[in-house]
Amino acid sequence: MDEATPRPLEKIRQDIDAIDTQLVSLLSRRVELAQEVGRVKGRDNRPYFTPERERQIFDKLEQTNPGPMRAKQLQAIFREIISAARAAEKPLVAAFWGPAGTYTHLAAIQTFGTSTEFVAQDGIADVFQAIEQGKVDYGVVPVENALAGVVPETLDMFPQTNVKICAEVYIPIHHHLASTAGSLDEVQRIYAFGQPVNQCKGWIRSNLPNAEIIDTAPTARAAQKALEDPQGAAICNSLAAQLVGIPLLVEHISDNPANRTRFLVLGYNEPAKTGRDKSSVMFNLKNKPGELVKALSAFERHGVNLMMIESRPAQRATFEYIFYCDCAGHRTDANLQAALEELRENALETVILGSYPYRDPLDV
Ligand SMILES: O=C(O)C(=O)C[C@]1(C(=O)O)C=C[C@@H](O)C=C1
Repeated sequence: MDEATPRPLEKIRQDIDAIDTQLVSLLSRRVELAQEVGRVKGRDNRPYFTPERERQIFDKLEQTNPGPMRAKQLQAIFREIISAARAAEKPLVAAFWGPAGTYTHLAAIQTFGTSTEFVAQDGIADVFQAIEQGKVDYGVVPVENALAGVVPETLDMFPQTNVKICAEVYIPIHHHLASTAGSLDEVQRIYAFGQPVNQCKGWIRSNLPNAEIIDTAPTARAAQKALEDPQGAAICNSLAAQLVGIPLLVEHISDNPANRTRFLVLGYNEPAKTGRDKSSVMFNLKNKPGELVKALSAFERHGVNLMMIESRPAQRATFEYIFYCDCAGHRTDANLQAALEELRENALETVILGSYPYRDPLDV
């Protein structure tokens, strides 16, 4: 068909209607099939959220997408289709570090889609406890920011609970200035807390050098404060602004627009190997010279790529440390198994926190 001479509107819309009818019947059939999968899972006591299968679906979509729809758009649609299918198998409940509108809330929606029941928790520790006490099926917590580094509250919870990691997700950190003020000249106060202020300090210095900064955490609460103050503004994300009902006065005020945060999805699943996986391990060592080098050389000897290593004080006030590392591969991979076996011989205690599908931090 000649692109310059489109058909009459009515005709095109008839075709769209026919496609929508087919889509609805195909989607219904897809949900029925998921329910059948759900019955198998219920019988065999297998998890309803299977990130390794979802990753396979998303990879296939990318390979078969003929366009003109963009990969991200197709992914967003399928995230919701899978979310609805999963909910039809078994309604799942996921906790996140709240209140509503935090970046962690965004990460939870990004992982589970909106056909999931989300419950906000006051703190990171509460998310771990809600899972351990069986109040929720999964939980989402931040673990590291590309600029600010690790979130110690999250790492410190692993030795205190038996909660495991079953997926990871990266969320771009896009800070906006939300305010009911008509212009920047009217803004006298900024409600925000340490990290967002730090990440926008260049912009604040150039645009609102005289504004008073009122420490308010988290960003969703800052948005609420700004709504109540006609001369106030908040640094927040678009979800918080939308939930609170405050307009964005200036969008994208972060000094580094590529900033992002990595979140962990916690639960008791043990996702199967996908071929592109990551594993998280926690260990502690004897307080003797060379122990850390010995421990880490196990990874090198078996060709396992170490992606992150972090130490945290063991919560005993004895200057002993717990090491956390992320490495490439799945716990069932032969080279990772060999490296972990060797690590176990050297370490006092070694705990695998989970193997889960690897996500490209730059692909958000
Ligand atoms: O294949 C499965 O394991 C399903 O439960 C089906 C399905 C889907 O809708 O495709 C739904 C939820 C899972 O997390 C993965 C996939």
